[in-house]
Amino acid sequence: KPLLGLISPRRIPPGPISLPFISDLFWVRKSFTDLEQILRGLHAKYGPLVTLRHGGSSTVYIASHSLAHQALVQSGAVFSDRPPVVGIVEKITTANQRQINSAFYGPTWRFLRRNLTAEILHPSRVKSYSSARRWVLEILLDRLREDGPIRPVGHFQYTMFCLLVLMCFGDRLEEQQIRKVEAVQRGLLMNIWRFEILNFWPRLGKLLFRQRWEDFLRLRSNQEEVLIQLIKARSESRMEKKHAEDGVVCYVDTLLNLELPEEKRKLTEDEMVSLCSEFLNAGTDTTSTALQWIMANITKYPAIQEKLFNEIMTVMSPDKAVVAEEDLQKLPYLKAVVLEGLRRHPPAHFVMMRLVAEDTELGGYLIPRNAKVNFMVAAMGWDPEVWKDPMAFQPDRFLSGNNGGGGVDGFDITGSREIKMMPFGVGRRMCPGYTLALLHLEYFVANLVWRFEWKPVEGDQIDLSEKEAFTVVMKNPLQAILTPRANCERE
Ligand code: HEM
Repeated sequence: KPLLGLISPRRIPPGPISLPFISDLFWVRKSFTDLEQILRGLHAKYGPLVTLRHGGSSTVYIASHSLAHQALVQSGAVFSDRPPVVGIVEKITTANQRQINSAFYGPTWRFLRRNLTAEILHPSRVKSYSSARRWVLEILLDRLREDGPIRPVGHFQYTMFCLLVLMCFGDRLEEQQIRKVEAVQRGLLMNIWRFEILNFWPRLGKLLFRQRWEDFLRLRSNQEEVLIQLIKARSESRMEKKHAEDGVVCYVDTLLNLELPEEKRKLTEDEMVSLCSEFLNAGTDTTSTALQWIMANITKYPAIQEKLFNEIMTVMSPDKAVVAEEDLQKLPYLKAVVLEGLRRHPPAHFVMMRLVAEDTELGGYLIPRNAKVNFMVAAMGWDPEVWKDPMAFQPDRFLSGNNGGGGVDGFDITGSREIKMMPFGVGRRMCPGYTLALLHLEYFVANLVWRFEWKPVEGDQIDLSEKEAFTVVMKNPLQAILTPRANCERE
């Protein structure tokens, strides 16, 4: 807290000189990858806190683990708000930012987040989706049974999507219906960069880029049409009590029950579309991206694959065709492989923008009220001060406690004691889906290695370069030869 303005810092974190409008123009055509590279240079020059103007406003970027802990954990309430959204994001999140990720830090955010965590992500509810996971695993294994080189990423995306659609809408939809939902979701997601310009100067952008604004409105209206149909179908089947047949509560069921406490009203269809869309996007692309990175490393490094396979063998018996969820607890090396994948290749290289609630001190600087703040997620996982040989893929670092990992069971991915890496963010706005994501990754990686031997296509070194899409993906998607394992021949 500032003390009579005498000992409180007056200086905001340093950064390059920037001029409104001119600097904004410079950033219009720059991607997050460019931003990350520029920030790397700025942090080397100015230290762990850097102020940079882009996207029409200034943001403080934090690269230090201990300052991130100080901000997100020790001063959690001050660093948990989100900035107001404009342009297309405003339309996507509906009036008053009614998505969990963009909601202002306050009662509505708390209420919506609690609904998700208590109703859908609670361990007992997650367990109730285990037959759904088994079902999509079979779909995935089926699709991977192909001769010759295979590019698995599309299959990863599709199966992860099926799983989230099921958790969202309940019924096992036909492939055609799932494809329809996937098309409207991806239509928006894949064009998000094209529409980004509409967020820079929302009013001017609508006039100057009229066609893009219209394209955006068309995609959003397609999305509403498809998702509202599914929400209505679920609502009607609830009334007829048809859903009791499968006995599984889905996200839409919980949304239909909700009543916003402050406004004392039910959610509108529009708001439900936004929340369902958030649920599908948040859980699909992030997880399938991480899965692809992990499988790429497993394919590239046969010794890691063999060690993992041998570990899985210890929990398998002749009567088991797949690695069961209960067995995942007994596989520390599997956990280490997944954690190493998230450290080395976090799907998100930044967290979602935070807004500071009051003037505060951090690292000797003033972070003023309403300043935007973000954190260098990837850089923290690659910091040689914390991780030995950080660019190498070495799952053992999580087992031995050497190389920065600290032991797989004791490793605290929530960062509440200490931050070493933060692929899911940290603090009050940390990803609420992190345990579900870890379960999905462990389950699919274990079964993919148990059922197939993964080998690179001859002459292919497996390129681990990155490219920015909705998440940070493989620039050259993984291609591999999959040979069914002899242990699975009875199938
Ligand atoms: C590997 C998979 C995943 C990764 C890497 C990931 C990463 C992240 C990150 C970095 C954030 C921002 C946190 C912050 O601002 O500090 C976030 C937020 C969020 N994630 Fe995830 N996520 C994953 C999976 C999931 C899943 C499976 C769900 C739900 C089904 C989910 C739902 C959300 C939601 C609702 C938020 C917004 C939280 C809030 O603002 O309160 N995520 N995630």
